[in-house]
Amino acid sequence: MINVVCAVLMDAEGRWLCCQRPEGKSLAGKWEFPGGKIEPGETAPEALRREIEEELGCLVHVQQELSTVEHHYEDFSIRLTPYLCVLEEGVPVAREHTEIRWVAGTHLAALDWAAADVPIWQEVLARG
Ligand SMILES: Nc1nc2c([nH]c(=O)n2[C@@H]2O[C@H](COP(=O)(O)OP(=O)(O)OP(=O)(O)O)[C@@H](O)[C@H]2O)c(=O)[nH]1
Repeated sequence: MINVVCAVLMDAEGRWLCCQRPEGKSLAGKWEFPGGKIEPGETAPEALRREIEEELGCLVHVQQELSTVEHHYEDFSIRLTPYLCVLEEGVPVAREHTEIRWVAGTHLAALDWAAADVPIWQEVLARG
């Protein structure tokens, strides 16, 4: 089981930041919330701030923890904890993803998501 954190980030127009995984990595082409694995010695919010800075070149303030998802893919299992975040400095740019996109809630279901992420955007929508 790997422990992964991801950021749920909203823009001023109420759209959500969605990121497409690059070729050559697991789940290539699938959409995810940005983030990554927690390294030894890091708290979850520390890991998330680091990952977002590395991947998107901006700083986020990590706010509220949402519901953790456990998902078993064919070749690995993941414990994925999402956090609502706000932008603190800079704007997100795709340093590691194929594409990043701000998506309205009504259009989230249309993306080809990594399976573990589906309950996350469903919770976000249910919160209103
Ligand atoms: N960052 C992130 N990873 C996710 C999400 N959903 C999901 O299944 N994952 C999986 O969780 C793992 C997170 O790894 P990562 O982002 O730190 O690392 P990576 O792609 O460099 O690693 P990899 O080489 O193992 O694919 C990946 O296997 C990824 O496919 C998500 O929303 N955000």
